Amino acid sequence: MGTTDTPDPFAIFHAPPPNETAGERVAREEREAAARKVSDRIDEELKQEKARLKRQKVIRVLLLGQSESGKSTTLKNFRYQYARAEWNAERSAWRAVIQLNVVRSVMSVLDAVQAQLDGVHAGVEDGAPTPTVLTFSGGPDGSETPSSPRAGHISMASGLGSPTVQTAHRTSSFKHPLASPGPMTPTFGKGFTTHQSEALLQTYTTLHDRLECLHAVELELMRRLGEGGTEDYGSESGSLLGVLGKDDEVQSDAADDEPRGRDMNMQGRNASRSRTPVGGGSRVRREWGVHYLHEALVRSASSRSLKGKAPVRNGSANNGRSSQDTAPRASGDEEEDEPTRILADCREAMQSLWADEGVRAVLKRRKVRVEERAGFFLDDLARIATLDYTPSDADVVRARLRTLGVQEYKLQFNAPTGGFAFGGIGSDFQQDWILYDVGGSRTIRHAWVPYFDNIQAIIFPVSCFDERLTEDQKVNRLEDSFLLFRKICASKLLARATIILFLNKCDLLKRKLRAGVKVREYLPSFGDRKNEPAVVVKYLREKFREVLKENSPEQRSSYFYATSVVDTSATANTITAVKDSIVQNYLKRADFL
Ligand SMILES: Nc1nc2c(ncn2[C@@H]2O[C@H](COP(=O)(O)OP(=O)(O)OP(=O)(O)O)[C@@H](O)[C@H]2O)c(=O)[nH]1
Ligand SMILES: [Mg+2]
Repeated sequence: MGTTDTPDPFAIFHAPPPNETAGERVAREEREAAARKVSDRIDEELKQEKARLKRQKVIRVLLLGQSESGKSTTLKNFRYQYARAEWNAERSAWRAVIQLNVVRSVMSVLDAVQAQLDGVHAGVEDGAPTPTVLTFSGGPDGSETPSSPRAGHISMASGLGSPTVQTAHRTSSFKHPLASPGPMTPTFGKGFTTHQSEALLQTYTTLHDRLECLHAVELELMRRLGEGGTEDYGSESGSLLGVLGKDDEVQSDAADDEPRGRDMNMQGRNASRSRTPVGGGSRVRREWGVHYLHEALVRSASSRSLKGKAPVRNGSANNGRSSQDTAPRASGDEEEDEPTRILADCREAMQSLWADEGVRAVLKRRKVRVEERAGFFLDDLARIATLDYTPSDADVVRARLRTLGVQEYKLQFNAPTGGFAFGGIGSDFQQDWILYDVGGSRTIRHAWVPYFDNIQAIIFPVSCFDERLTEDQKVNRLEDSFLLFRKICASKLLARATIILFLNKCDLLKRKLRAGVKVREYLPSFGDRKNEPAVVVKYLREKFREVLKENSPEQRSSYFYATSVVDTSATANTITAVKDSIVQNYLKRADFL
């Protein structure tokens, strides 16, 4: 059936009146022309307004969560995908961070062996997984909410995690293996025969002497990287309290949303913004006493001689290095970059330590799982401990640099060249995003609140169920995350923000379950469910969903993803989906759709 024969049912409304005179026709056409003009003007105004909104409106996304949950790593995925030029420009500067990560891992191994030698019980060190049990108790409405069996450990009523006295994560001490007042005949204790103990002691003493110089490397790299290079969670100088002052400290309960707190902090925020305009790179607020990440990275690439600290074996500093290692670098900076040279020199010793069966037995015995800790690179020493090492993309993603304060990153999504086009928006679509990456340790959480205003979305990564907070070894990570998540959901300032939860570190979850770790030992309410990754993820998702539902002041969009954000290719689709849903919700709010 041809459609052209069908009369247009609306044509009658546009048809001139029957028996229209010539004068009436002129008048009608004038009226119609005027109406068309008005309509065109309104259309143009709307178009301009839309363009203005598109130009000026910025999507603000906040990455929140506890320390080491994966906020900065999630951000790296965004930058890797959408700011590749900047990513590449920063690449070499990450070398110092990775070197520091390597040194810290080596020291953890040495510390564990030393502790075993000293007869220190396993469990004193971090990483020893005495279960901290997370229980769910019935809420007033019968729902399960997390509660701590150790009342008082987490007092969310007093803040998003009020500053607490922390266990400082010290830099490793290097004492001689036999210097400690240990047993007369050194022994590695039960499970080690005398012969094994002697062999281990021999290895350890040799490697200890050989690797002692790493202490100087650690100090130098920390100096270059600034406060982010420390893992000292106890210092309030890094907690921003010194600048905001105790009186200004933002209370997070009902007071989270109090105008006083907000005004005070918005002043700080605007003041800082005027001095540190967003754009191009990473920014940290200077007035809070922390450095620009970018500056720290650049500084890390600068030189400082560690003369006299380099190990000399058999009378030659080059002994044991390949010709590739000893060849002068094109820039002539080999001499300048002492940490790199020393690490290259220590490569074999570090490899021997990590490969030693006795050392592995001690680590196993003490349940020190270095390979599950932040910034683990000991399997890559052959590649990393070299003079010409340049970090790969995967290295940069996995590098651990603690975030202090709040860092702002600007991303711009263009269509079509920027790789982003949102359905129906058109090819002129351009969107500025500011992502705020915050330090997640408890001492600095109060500094988040000024950023809660006008936030489009929150990405909240959650990490493992069986670990404890670095800054407070008594507190289970999952427990802390639940309480924090509840607090964030309940914040009135964040009531309209889209919540995106990443159940992160699924790779570690899988590895732990494969190794026989039982979820119910940490989470009794998990009960007799199958101890399998998919079941655990589903269970946790339900729990977080309940928290979100019960604590959201308004209905809002939420998304849950199981992630392993160290894997950029596996995370690429998630990042795209997250971005699209954030934009979609933004457009809905801005009435574009
Ligand atoms: N295996 C594994 N490691 C991860 C994953 N996500 C993050 N990590 C590692 O965990 C460590 C901590 O991650 P970050 O992104 O620095 O954590 P953060 O939340 O920014 O921590 P703060 O800056 O202290 O608040 C890093 O060494 C990451 O490489 C993951 O999905 N799997
Ligand atoms: Mg971080």
